[in-house]
Amino acid sequence: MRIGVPREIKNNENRVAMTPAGVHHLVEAGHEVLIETNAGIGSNFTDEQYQSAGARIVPSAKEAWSAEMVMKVKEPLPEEYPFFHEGLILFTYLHLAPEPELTKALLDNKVVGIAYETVQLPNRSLPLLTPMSEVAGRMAAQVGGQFLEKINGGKGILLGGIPGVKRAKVTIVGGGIVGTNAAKIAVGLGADVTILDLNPERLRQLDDIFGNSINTLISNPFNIAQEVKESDLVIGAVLIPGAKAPRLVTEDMIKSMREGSVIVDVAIDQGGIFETTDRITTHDDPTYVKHGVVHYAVANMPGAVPRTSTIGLTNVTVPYAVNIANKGYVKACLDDPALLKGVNTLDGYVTFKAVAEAHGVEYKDAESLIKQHV
Ligand SMILES: NC(=O)C1=CN([C@@H]2O[C@H](COP(=O)(O)OP(=O)(O)OC[C@H]3O[C@@H](n4cnc5c(N)ncnc54)[C@H](O)[C@@H]3O)[C@@H](O)[C@H]2O)C=CC1
Ligand SMILES: CC(=O)C(=O)O
Repeated sequence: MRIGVPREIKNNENRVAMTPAGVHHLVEAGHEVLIETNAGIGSNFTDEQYQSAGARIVPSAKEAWSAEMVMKVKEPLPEEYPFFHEGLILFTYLHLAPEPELTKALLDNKVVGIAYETVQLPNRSLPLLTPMSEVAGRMAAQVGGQFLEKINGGKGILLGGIPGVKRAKVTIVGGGIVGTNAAKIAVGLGADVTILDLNPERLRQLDDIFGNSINTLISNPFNIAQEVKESDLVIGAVLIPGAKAPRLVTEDMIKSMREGSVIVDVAIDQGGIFETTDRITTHDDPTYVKHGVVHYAVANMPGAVPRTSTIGLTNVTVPYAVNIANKGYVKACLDDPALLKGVNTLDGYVTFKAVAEAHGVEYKDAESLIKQHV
């Protein structure tokens, strides 16, 4: 199979969908890899390194997109929609629930859209989301601390306090991968951390991991309102796979926070959990202030640490890509129920229920559709 890797074009997105090691793996398996020139530069991978690993460097995005399978990091931007064509296998983060135009473009062009974020193992874990959630969770505590600084618009407090001065109160809504990793860093920096989750079993696991260094609370509107009001930093880390994020923190709750408090809405890539994060921000201009509260809503947080993130991401995506390239997407998906769950669009239909519900369009079962291609 011919696999194309275009350069990422989102604001400050310096990750790339393939390392030279990934190219080597695919080429050894008998495939051809086209890398758009300079696609890896932001992650410190040069064209020469890709060439030595067996890739062909192509001068334009158009050529990289002409492949049978395109691997990317972020969801395509409107400038990339004209490259879509019937039967193209697009393997990337898609986050379709909050993206009606992208969904329509994929359906109109009958693209086989396989979303990293909905590939799901039988134990319900999300193997192609996990490493980026680890990065974003760790960053959430860091950037939260940074924007609490007065010079960055915050109330001017240090997460860990000092002897004789209170530490910051950090509330994390959602105790999955992002939430756990945010807690690791926030606890490490000395903050007073509370995690809310809907799942009592998850709260038990968090209690086992962190012991008395965090507080756990069951997530409901009453508890969220009480914690948010008292918090210096609130991190949004909820996910219902494939679906639009629930708006758990209302505008009134935000109004109850003290001036200069900070929210970091990591779940913004699925629409965000704060009623007041009504827009996605960028690494160039990452925050805005609403009701006196600093809002950070960057949808590609790992793009800021591209070397770590590119290697972490491709460690998990490349084995799936090799499988798709070796077997074709039909057999690869039918052989692997985890990969099948990644199929969000096929033959002009939405094949992921939560995405179809988000857009009010017809849902078709991916397995039945794929079997028609056998
Ligand atoms: N902005 C960015 O750059 C990035 C964003 N993300 C996003 O972060 C979000 C979280 O991802 P993960 O931690 O990997 O997901 P996860 O599935 O590991 O964790 C989500 C947690 O939310 C909990 N939850 C569900 N409903 C809840 C509710 N009503 N109240 C409280 N908790 C609830 C679940 O029980 C689960 O523990 C996702 O939207 C993901 O796409 C991930 C990486 C980068
Ligand atoms: C998960 C995601 O959207 C990201 O890593 O940018």
